[in-house]
Amino acid sequence: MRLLHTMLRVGNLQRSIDFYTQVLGMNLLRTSENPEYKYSLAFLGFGNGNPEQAEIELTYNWGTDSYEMGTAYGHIALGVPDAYAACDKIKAAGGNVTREPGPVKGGTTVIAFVTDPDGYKIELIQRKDDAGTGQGLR
Ligand SMILES: C[C@@H](O)C(=O)SC[C@H](NC(=O)CC[C@H](N)C(=O)O)C(=O)NCC(=O)O
Ligand code: NI
Repeated sequence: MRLLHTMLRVGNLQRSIDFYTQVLGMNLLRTSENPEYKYSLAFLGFGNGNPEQAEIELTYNWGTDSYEMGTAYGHIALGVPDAYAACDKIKAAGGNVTREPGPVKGGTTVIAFVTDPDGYKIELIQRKDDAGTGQGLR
């Protein structure tokens, strides 16, 4: 079995595509439209669509521009070589850093949180082995 993607319902597909590509450095892998059921999809990730790299699936239901976020959703985590530099780049690109980079409570791992245009939380986890991946935030 393989983790393929995580689906998020978004209120404006292009706004979200712009965030995940221009702010987080993901690649837009493919899009599709379903006129019968009135929705559009966009798949993004740091790979080039090869199945080894998990993807994010953005779903836009035509005419629905927002959702009740509720209290159950937590976050999607991204590995970055330098969380401090990543947050500086995200801020420079107009992104919203909601938790500044620093050691996790009671631990040493450096984390940060940003929110996407719909308010979904994205965790940045500083990991040496994500250096030099050549993909996304350096
Ligand atoms: C392409 C594949 O990865 C899918 O996830 S298609 C699943 C399908 N999605 C939709 O119908 C999108 C529109 C729908 N109104 C919605 O918001 O989900 C589906 O079965 N969705 C139901 C679900 O609970 O995900
Ligand atoms: Ni799906």
